[in-house]
Amino acid sequence: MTSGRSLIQARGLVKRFGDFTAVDGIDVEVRSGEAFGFLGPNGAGKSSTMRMIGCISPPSGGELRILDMDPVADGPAIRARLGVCPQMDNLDPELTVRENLTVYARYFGIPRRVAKERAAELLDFVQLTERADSKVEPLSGGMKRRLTIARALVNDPEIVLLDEPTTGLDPQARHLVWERLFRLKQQGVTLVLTTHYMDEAEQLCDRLVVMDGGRIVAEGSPRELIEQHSTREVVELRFAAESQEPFAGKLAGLGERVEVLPDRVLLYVPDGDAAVVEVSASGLTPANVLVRRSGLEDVFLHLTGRTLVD
Ligand SMILES: Nc1ncnc2c1ncn2[C@@H]1O[C@H](COP(=O)(O)OP(=O)(O)OP(=O)(O)O)[C@@H](O)[C@H]1O
Repeated sequence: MTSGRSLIQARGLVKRFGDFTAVDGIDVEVRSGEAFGFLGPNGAGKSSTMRMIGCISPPSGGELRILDMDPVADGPAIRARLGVCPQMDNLDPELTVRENLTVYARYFGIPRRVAKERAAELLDFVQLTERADSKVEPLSGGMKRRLTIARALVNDPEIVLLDEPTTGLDPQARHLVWERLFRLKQQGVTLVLTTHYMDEAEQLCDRLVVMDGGRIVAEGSPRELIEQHSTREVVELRFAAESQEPFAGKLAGLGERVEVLPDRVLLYVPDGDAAVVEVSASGLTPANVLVRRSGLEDVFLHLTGRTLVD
């Protein structure tokens, strides 16, 4: 859903740290009910942008409006309507799982009885009811992340900010987090997230911006980005040789584009199987061949010449 009212608007937004420009004049609009993503490698400026949206870091330049308010002048009023899930879990290890929610609720002035009910609902939502009276420390990484998400929901926020929600989690824990976030989206909560995982962006985001070096290099839905910046299919070819480079030249005429990675060559084509036949006919003998659909990783590689995760 992308037709909701505009909740966040950034125009020429800048964040500087001394002489260094971490966010270099970005334009972003997030609408009600959508899941909006910032996709980019480490250091792209995603967290710096999220911290400005979360009203904990003032912009160095440009305009930023959140829920029709100014993050510098109206920080507390905006924060009351946001949920924030930071990159590093900062749960209180002295408290139990349940207390991490009820104590946090008090910061928002939520009465004790209401906070208790809300904590019970949220623990159910993130499937931690059985661990309600446990301390935080023995929880797995995935459980801690789910508790942090529950804590971000304590004040029934209109927008939830998630900075790399599944970084460091194993595949099963990631899927559980994705599933809960998807459920939130279905409930109409607006999600704003950062990620350097293309599969996460593809799974969760209705719209996203691709960031690199503090700038936005592309914007759209995952499907639009792939259609605009890549071909339908990709043939991955591994050659048994010290360098893949010499093979790239020979493949160039067989596709729309060729990218060379240290261990393989990527051939961008509309039809992968047809391209594989042409590769064989040209006399090349790769040790390994894989045909797959294009993804956001290919978009990023095309736009920046680099892979997302080093
Ligand atoms: N407080 C700070 N002081 C100085 N430089 C900073 C500060 N915070 C971030 N930076 C720098 O700004 C750049 C962007 O960092 P940022 O954390 O926004 O990137 P990111 O895309 O979120 O990457 P990551 O995934 O590593 O968090 C990096 O080069 C970082 O070193």
